[in-house]
Amino acid sequence: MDEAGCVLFWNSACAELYGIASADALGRPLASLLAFEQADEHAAALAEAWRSGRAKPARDWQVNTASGRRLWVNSTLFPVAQDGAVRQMFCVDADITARRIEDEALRAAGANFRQLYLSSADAILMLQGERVTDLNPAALALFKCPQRDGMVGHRLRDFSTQQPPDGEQQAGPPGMDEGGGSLRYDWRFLNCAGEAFWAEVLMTSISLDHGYLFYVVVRDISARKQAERTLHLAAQVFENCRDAIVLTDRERRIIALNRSFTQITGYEAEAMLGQPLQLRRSGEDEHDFQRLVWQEMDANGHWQGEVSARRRGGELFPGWLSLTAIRDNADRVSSYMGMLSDITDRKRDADHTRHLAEHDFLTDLPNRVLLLDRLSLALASARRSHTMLAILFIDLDRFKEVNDTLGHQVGDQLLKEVAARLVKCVRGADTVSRQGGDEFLIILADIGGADQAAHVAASVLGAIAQPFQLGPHALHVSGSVGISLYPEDGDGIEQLINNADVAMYHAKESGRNGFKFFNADMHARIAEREQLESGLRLALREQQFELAFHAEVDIASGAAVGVEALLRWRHPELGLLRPERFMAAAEEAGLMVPIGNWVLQQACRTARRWRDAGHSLVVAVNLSAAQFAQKDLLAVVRAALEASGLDPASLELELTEAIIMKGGNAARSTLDALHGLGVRLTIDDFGTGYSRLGYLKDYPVDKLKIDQSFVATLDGNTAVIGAMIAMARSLDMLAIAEGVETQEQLDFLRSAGCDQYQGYLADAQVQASALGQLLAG
Ligand SMILES: Nc1nc2c(ncn2[C@@H]2O[C@H](COP(=O)(O)OP(=O)(O)OP(=O)(O)O)[C@@H](O)[C@H]2O)c(=O)[nH]1
Repeated sequence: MDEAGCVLFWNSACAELYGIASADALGRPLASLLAFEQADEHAAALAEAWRSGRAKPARDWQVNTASGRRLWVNSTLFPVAQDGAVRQMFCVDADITARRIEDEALRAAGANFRQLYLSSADAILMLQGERVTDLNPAALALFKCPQRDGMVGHRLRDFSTQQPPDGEQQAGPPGMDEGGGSLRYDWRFLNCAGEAFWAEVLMTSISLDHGYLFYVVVRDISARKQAERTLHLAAQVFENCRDAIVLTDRERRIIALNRSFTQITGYEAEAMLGQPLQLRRSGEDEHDFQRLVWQEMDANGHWQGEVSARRRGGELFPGWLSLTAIRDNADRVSSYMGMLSDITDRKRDADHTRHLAEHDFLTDLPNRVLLLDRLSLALASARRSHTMLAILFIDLDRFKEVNDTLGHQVGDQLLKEVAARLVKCVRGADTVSRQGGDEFLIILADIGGADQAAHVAASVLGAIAQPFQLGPHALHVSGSVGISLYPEDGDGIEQLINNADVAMYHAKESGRNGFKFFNADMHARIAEREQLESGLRLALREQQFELAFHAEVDIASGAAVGVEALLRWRHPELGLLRPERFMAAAEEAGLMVPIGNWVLQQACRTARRWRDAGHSLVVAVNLSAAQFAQKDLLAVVRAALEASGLDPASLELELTEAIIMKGGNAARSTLDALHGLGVRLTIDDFGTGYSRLGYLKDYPVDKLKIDQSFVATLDGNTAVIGAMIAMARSLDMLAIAEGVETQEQLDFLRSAGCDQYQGYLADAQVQASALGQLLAG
């Protein structure tokens, strides 16, 4: 170019580069041929080269050619001087368009990659050697690292959870050699907050100009690991579960089973895979049962219940099956899971527990719980079929005495034997139960009539009356039975049982060893009895009792020698009551001892008062069985004597033979002790009891009181009375006859050698005397 910028020389390379022929270029200003993108700068560079005369270092220019091409050229300006002045400018241009485009592309790619790196959701770290040189925001977030410094310069192993016991860092996550391609592994890291997390690490080695760099992508896989662990656990549970587990496909064919399945049933997986799942329950049709189960499965996706499962040997066993439908992501049933537990033992235990709960431990008979259950069933059936049923309430008579005299164990043994006998008295459909104590209850289902119930009651009594041989003891026992009938005596369970109980009570009252049918009057009598009992308690508290005295007269002299104290109850509404009216109630209410003790004390006090008034009379007091059995009887008698100051010889205690016999061996020593006090002893009601005369002579008895029944029927009994008097004499005892009402009776007694008498005649005789007035109060 010349100084004006016009082209002086244009070689073929220029023609090719710019697409302008040499002829078109020569003589024309370069600026008119090529449009430089930075035209001013280019003009300035040219001007500078002219001015300085020094070559301009090469520089890239972007040029637009006349043909519309856009080129990058690397241009160097060489000023050519002549005679010290620059005459021409030599311009060498090299086409660098391709390289610049490549550079541009590379620059753009770099920027993109950086963008990718910064915004990646994956944590990316750059490592040089072992140390972190750079990391993206996702990595900072993943490692919960607030600042880059927290990680840059550190090693990945510094964030490993695996710490050896001595605190030294163990081999951390695997590293890799430079140029080693890539490496993938899972590792458990510890973030900067001290929390552990699972990550998948992808490490790639990148070769750079100045060395190697590791490009590490870290992805949080805690959720996946958790899922894997859950799966692993599920697999372990499946395999180690004690219950048999079976999986089926949608068509209910077995696709898997666990170890317990094999252990419980004996079937190996190979034999079962592909087999249809079969369900059965004992006592039910297999098809009906399966239909029922799968219907419920379809409706609820779940079924559980008892099934009967089969072992390989063919043995059936009770199992508890829990079936569950398993659904896929689309909520379609994909398979079924069945869990089966062997409940043989549990059922056996449950049966045993149930048996215990429903049976009496001693006799193994149904207890009240089971009885009520059976009775409600029997009643329902009787109502439906309009049939009768009977309830027999059985109570042993005086069972307490067996316990008291022979001990509880013999009592228990007796109850067992009675239970066994009762069972034999009834049909299989009937129920015999023990209610507790010595009470048994029998339900006679579907009886033809009351006579059938009476028949069973009689055979029950007959069975109980047979002697029991319990070890060395031969026992004679009786029972009392009350009967209630459905529908006559009630249509509810409680009512029928209560009425049978009431009837039994009346059987007891009527002398025991018998049976009674319930009737409505019985309730009234029971109510009266209950009233009597509470009245008696009140009578004791409010001193409504008093004594009546009956004279005992010496036959030879005609003189009153003593009196018998007899209890009376001045009832506020019913007037003066004799003991026959209320003694049974007193016995039932357990009031015999306090009432008897009151009589004793009162009699002693009265006798002492009479003695002070000049009448020395022996006062006779009746002792009840309950009093005689009291351990403190002696102390009570002594206290009564001391409190009243009565001479013991003025007190006579009357006991029946039965009371003495019942007292067993202890009776003898009690009598001796009483006798030792100086008190006189009389056998009351003589002739009516056991009359084990052989024993009588060994007892310290002073007097025999001949029962009034003999005197009342004197004609037929003269010989008996004579024998009794003779016996008394031979035993060195006095004889006294009671219930003497006529002179003939008295005359006979006198002729028979009887010592004393009492009764209407005796009372009449003393009535007029001073003593009579005293006795009348
Ligand atoms: N051996 C034994 N005795 C029991 C058992 N349960 C209760 N008893 C006793 O049985 C007796 C029941 O007596 P009751 O029925 O009230 O009276 P009883 O002596 O039979 O007289 P009555 O029924 O009036 O004829 C009580 O003494 C209880 O202590 C038991 O399991 N074994």
